[in-house]
Amino acid sequence: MRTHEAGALHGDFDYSALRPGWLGVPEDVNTLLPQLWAQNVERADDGVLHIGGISVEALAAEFGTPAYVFDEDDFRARCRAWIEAFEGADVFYASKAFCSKAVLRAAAEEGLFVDVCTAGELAVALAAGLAPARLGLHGNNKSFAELRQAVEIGVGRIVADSFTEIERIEAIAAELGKRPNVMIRVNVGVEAHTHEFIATAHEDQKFGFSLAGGAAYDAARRVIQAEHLELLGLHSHIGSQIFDTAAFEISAARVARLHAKLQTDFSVQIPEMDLGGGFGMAYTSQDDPQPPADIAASLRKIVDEECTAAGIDVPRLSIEPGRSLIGPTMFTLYQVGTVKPVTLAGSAARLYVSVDGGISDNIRTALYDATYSATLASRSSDATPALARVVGKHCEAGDIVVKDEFLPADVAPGDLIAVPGTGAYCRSMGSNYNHVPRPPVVAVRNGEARVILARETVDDLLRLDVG
Ligand SMILES: Cc1ncc(COP(=O)(O)O)c(C=O)c1O
Ligand SMILES: N[C@@H](CCCC[NH3+])C(=O)O
Repeated sequence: MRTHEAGALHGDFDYSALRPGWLGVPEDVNTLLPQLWAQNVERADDGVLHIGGISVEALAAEFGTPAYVFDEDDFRARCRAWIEAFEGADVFYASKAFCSKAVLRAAAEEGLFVDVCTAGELAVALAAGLAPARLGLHGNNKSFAELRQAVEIGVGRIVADSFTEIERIEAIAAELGKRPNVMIRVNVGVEAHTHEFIATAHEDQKFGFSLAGGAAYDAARRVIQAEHLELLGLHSHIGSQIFDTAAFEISAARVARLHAKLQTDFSVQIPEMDLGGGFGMAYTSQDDPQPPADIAASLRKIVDEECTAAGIDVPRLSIEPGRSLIGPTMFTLYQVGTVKPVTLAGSAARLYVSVDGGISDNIRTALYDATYSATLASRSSDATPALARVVGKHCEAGDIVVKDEFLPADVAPGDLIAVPGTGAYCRSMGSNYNHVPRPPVVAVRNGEARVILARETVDDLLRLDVG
């Protein structure tokens, strides 16, 4: 096995410039930080990562790599934690984060509702046996067919995002003789501190009706006055991977004020209010998510205060976490193909560790400059920690899975690498770039592993190539 000289790798390189909080070379790269891993993952005495008692070696041998490995009990526990924290409110699992029958069924079994935003996600929810009344439909451009299906089967709530859509839903409802529950997606104008591409409540973006500009008020009025529509409530969602509770609080206060104004102006009772998702999760040691109970307490307090001040009843709340429920419950298991040292400044070097997946199973690093961590999973090592970059096999320089990480300097072809926190927006945003088939999802529960989403094959891709 080839090793790399520690001196040549480290030099006097300034690691703090790479990742906030990094002061130097860590002493130990074998210990797993609990906040980054699903609850049933541990490094066993033999140095190998295990999940629910099953070694990653065994998983790789049976299911191949790359593979997403899912800790189902951890997911169920997170579902229960959010439900408990938001007791008396409805928790919707945002299926865009990760959508498969087994996961939606597990969420429903734990008492969650599910939100979908396309006919595809709706089809999965229905195939999983979920009752339409326990679903919500989102999206800024739902097709006529999607809206019609939702009204026809009785989806519990349709979140309207434009005046065009309100007209369409009403026409469909009139035609089918139904009275669907409609929510109005309000753009509250909050600049959430997250990546620009995943913030959704500043003025200049595509989602929702502007609160400041009066469109949200007008849209709600249209629904209140529509013969065939029921205004269930207002809805807001300010973005994703947000840690700044002040942003959620400002948003909740603004929505509550509009809610009160509408009730007063039109003498109606608006029963619900949805405060969206977006609660951040830990990808690295620098991320410090708030416990669900604290988030619930601060949001409830704001809504209660606003409603009391306006002299109205507090509506039933709902929230829609996606990432915080599913994100931490999976890790991606890769096999190392090549290791290449590349010189940085001075005497410092970086190991480019190429794995058998990449941008096709995790686009978030390239798309959002997202930060992930990685560990050597098939063994522990006493070798000196080396600055590394975990890269994929795609024809793209930006094909980076983990931009900066310390791995043992003896990491070598054949080793298994695990990247935690890949449950949300990795498989669901996966692609077939370079005709690399998408990896399977292997669920582990009660000491047993089963495939819940099969590995795509090149034959699957060729079947579509009908030219
Ligand atoms: C309307 C809506 N609800 C919920 C979510 C889930 O967000 P997250 O996965 O960040 O909790 C999203 C995605 O950002 C969304 O657009
Ligand atoms: N897909 C994004 C977040 C957007 C979520 C949907 N509105 C991510 O990976 O972080």
